[in-house]
Amino acid sequence: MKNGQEVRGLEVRDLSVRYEGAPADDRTALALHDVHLKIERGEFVVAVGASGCGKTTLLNCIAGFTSPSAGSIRWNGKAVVDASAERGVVFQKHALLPWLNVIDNVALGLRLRGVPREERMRLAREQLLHVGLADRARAFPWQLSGGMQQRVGIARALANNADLLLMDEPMGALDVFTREALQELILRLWAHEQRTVFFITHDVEEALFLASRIIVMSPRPGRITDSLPVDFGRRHLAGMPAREVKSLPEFIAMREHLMRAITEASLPATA
Ligand SMILES: Nc1ncnc2c1ncn2[C@@H]1O[C@H](COP(=O)(O)OP(=O)(O)OP(=O)(O)O)[C@@H](O)[C@H]1O
Repeated sequence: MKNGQEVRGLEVRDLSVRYEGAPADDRTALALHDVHLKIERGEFVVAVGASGCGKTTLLNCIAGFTSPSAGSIRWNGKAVVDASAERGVVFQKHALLPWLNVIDNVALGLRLRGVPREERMRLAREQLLHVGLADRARAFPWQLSGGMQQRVGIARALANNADLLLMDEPMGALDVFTREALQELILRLWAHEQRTVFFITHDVEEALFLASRIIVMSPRPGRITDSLPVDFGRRHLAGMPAREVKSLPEFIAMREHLMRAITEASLPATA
């Protein structure tokens, strides 16, 4: 509580990360340097930037997997010190347990938290329905396509009641058609479930389609160089077909602007 009011959302302050072995006197060796980021509840923030600019490091700090060298992270006013079910991670590769069937994978976090079987099965079934996999509840991960496996990973984070979904290139390994279908699903889930999302992608079009705000990051040292509100996803949610949204002149202009911003931000500084 701050001034009697609950602080909602994510607050990253003065965050720096220097990995072990990086020279202590070299600012450019910082994976993250002085990063400030506020994410209001209900935002869909997408991070883009050249390889090595610290996107995954930032996500891992928010997840509680990596300890910062300096600075602080708070979720709903509470300091982030380790991993927690309220900040659910969806990995690039689904990370499902191969010996558990789909519904048991979705319910795993609930089981670990001691939720009774009937209740966890109910919650897991509800989320499988949301991701369109209710009829595959008894299948094993190896019997599913890559896109279905990713949907199980998303259902698992949702079933865990993660308020904040952290997604590190969750569609990176999928073909373009599966990817586009999953983008639409993620947008609908975000709108329906009213969760907060921090999402990493290398695909600028994907960022523009999904985000309510895009942050651009740049390397050496890793930092945030730009923050742009966008609303293309909302237009899709309001009924415009995805391909039509992605063909809008302002979408294309924004895509080119972002491509340039990322390229410029990743160029080595000249003396
Ligand atoms: N465990 C680690 N130990 C040492 N250095 C690391 C470690 N993890 C990342 N780094 C370094 O930190 C910097 C940021 O890496 P990070 O993976 O966060 O970037 P990224 O933007 O996610 O990259 P990519 O887009 O290629 O996934 C890079 O210079 C990387 O080499």
